[in-house]
Amino acid sequence: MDPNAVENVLYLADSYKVTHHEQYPEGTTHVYSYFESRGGKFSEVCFFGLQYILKRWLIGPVVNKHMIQEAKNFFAVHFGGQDVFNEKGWNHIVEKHNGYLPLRIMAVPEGTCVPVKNVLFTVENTDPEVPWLTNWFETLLVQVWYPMTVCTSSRAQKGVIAKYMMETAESLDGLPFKLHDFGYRGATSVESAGIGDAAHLVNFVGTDTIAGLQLCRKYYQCPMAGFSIPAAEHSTITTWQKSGEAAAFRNMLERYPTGLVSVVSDSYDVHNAVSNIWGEQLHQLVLDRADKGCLVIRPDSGEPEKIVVEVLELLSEKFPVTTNSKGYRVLPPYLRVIQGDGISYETIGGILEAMKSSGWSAENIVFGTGGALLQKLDRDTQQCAFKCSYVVVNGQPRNVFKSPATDAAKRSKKGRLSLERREDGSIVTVQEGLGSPEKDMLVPVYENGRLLRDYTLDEIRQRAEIDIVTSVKRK
Ligand SMILES: O=C1OCCC/C1=C\Nc1ccccc1
Repeated sequence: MDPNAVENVLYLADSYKVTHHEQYPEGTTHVYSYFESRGGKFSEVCFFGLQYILKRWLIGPVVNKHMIQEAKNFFAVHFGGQDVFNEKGWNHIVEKHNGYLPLRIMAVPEGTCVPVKNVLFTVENTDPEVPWLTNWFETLLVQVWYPMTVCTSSRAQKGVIAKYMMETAESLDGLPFKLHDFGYRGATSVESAGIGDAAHLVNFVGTDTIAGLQLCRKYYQCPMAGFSIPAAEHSTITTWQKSGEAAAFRNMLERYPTGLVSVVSDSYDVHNAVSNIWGEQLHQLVLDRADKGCLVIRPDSGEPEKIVVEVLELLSEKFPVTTNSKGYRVLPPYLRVIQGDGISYETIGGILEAMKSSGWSAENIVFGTGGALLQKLDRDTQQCAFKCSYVVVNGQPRNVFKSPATDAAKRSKKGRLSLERREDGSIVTVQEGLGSPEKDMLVPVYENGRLLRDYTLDEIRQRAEIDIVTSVKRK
């Protein structure tokens, strides 16, 4: 392991944590902390992404003497010449544990949906010599806020789409493809795009964010977690010039004679493109693909609620629309619309409602979402926090907590925690070690450098499935 690499766990903590080993009470041997969402935008969270963090950073011998020496010199400079670095403590981990971290992590299985204000995972040191180790890893482990929040938001959008499909579509069949990740470019890095997309792929199978596919393959045993189709972008239309827009569209149909193909159609005038190019000039070409493909028209501007209905209405003037068993209008199977502009949890319902009130089924549309899915969120969206709730000092256990006079919402839980499902199915956190281990939903996922559970994306998808789908499937 390259001692200078950022892979060095000694560089994965906030600087102040380098000094914390000197700040616990004398005689402290055991620090036990937990992670929760205290609340926020969604009232329940879909837990996902801890396994990636564990496998990426914490499995096996993650620290050695070289790294310690390198870090010692680094921190001496970083702290202005003061010697605050815990060389002895880290050497102990190398000497006694061969660089395997003496920690235990108990977590709710990935994909489980838990109401906020509940413990989601706990961390504790397994070697009394290194109690400071528990909270060293707060920094890294709390980054689970991101995949968890993306997964939660994506799942909430699945619930909205499913609701409208139940009301206006023949079935829920196309649901897994209804929200497509367009967010790669709007993410802060290739790594974060991959993490966020993986979180989205817990709920859907449509994505253009290739980094997420690689992450799912490497960390969640899923060889191909998502799918896409041939699609135009503005450059592959505008390079034909305005006079050549029809030729550009024709090229798309000829290059991809079968299967789904998406063509962005708002380069100049989407109303003209739909009525005069797709509806007239290329009308026969569109029909010729009827039994072997589907043209997906992509508007990419205008008010989403309005433009979607306008495009559908214009198409109904040129192509045969039917009415499904729910009484809603459906384009012929070789025509669909994809709306990838302005899509978020806040807007998707309004678009589907506008379609419904104009008599259009949700079957007609697929959504693309980018920045809103992968980027328009932060650790506060679900108020994610990591707090110590239990400690042992000179052999005496202590339940600890914070209860700020200036913010009751930041009060933390006390003692050892367990997550229990009551008879009525509700989930609660039992505090102060009063829970019963056999009922605890938290399971050991990591101990002393070894991963104890290796969840596959498939099982996580099943665990995260929304109720509407499971109830329909059960019938
Ligand atoms: O139109 C489409 O149909 C479905 C396949 C993807 C697709 C567009 N992708 C995309 C990616 C990143 C930014 C914008 C669009």
